[in-house]
Amino acid sequence: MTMPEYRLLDTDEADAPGDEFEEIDVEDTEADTIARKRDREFSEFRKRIKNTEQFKVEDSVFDDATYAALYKLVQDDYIVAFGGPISTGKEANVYTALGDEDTEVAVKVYRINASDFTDMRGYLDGDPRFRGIGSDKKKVVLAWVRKEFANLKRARKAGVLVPEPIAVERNVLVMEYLGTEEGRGKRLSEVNLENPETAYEVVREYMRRLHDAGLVHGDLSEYNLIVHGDEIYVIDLGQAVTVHHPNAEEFLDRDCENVTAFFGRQGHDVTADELKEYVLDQDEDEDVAEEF
Ligand SMILES: Nc1ncnc2c1ncn2[C@@H]1O[C@H](COP(=O)(O)OP(=O)(O)OP(=O)(O)O)[C@@H](O)[C@H]1O
Repeated sequence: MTMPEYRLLDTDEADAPGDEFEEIDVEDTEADTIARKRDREFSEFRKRIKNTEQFKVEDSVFDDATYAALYKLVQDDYIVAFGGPISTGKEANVYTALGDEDTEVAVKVYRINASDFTDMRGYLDGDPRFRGIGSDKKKVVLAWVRKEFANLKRARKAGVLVPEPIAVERNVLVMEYLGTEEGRGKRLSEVNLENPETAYEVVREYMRRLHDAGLVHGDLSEYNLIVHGDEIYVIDLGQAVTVHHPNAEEFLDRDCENVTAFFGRQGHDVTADELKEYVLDQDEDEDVAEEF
């Protein structure tokens, strides 16, 4: 596969880093109320969706409140029809769906029960947006989903290409689909990079912009970088923490290690220290090529 031109977004709207993150409401959502009411219409929806091929397999892991969240998203026209699964992971499954105005969307459904709760807590503790969240497992997972939504918004605003967040309902996140009718966009690990130097410049600039906007991805690697159209996109921002998080530097170091190790294997030798220096240097001119 040839690597086409990469383009970076403008950073005009980028916010200064700081503590000014919006408080995220993690109280019960309308979907929980719907789950409790369980009216006839909802029962029919649940029966219908449970019988579709792609959800049959999920029968044991999707709880009623998840069906209620999906139902709410359908009612609100964020989802018009469900497609197939793109990925079935330990903590979440990602599906394609038809969204409003016939656009394809990606629907990420987190599992409340299977999620690695202890791991999630480590990322939420120390994040000013989640002060006082407590230790209720359901609340932690719901906060995680809202965090991913908020992080996607913040990253976009900072000029980092990420899937556009469209809606969040309980443990379900709807976002822009990266891919074509032929399938999901490929991960960097799956493509044959013709020009790793330029791809690296884009990724390091994304890391710097994220950091300038007060975020560290925390799980950045060739598996969470997706080629879509002519661009590279960053995904999976659920675990991204603010720069004030006590482990932010450790996460940044790990991201730098992963990214440089990958590009090293592509024949572009760069060190994690160089990358970190670039990410943290806010005064340096943005010398990344806008087009290449
Ligand atoms: N918006 C999207 N458009 C297209 N594909 C997507 C999108 N979001 C996720 N994917 C696909 O689904 C996979 C899993 O997504 P993601 O990494 O967000 O979930 P995860 O549960 O954290 O996965 P993992 O446990 O593998 O890290 C991605 O590797 C990617 O291939």
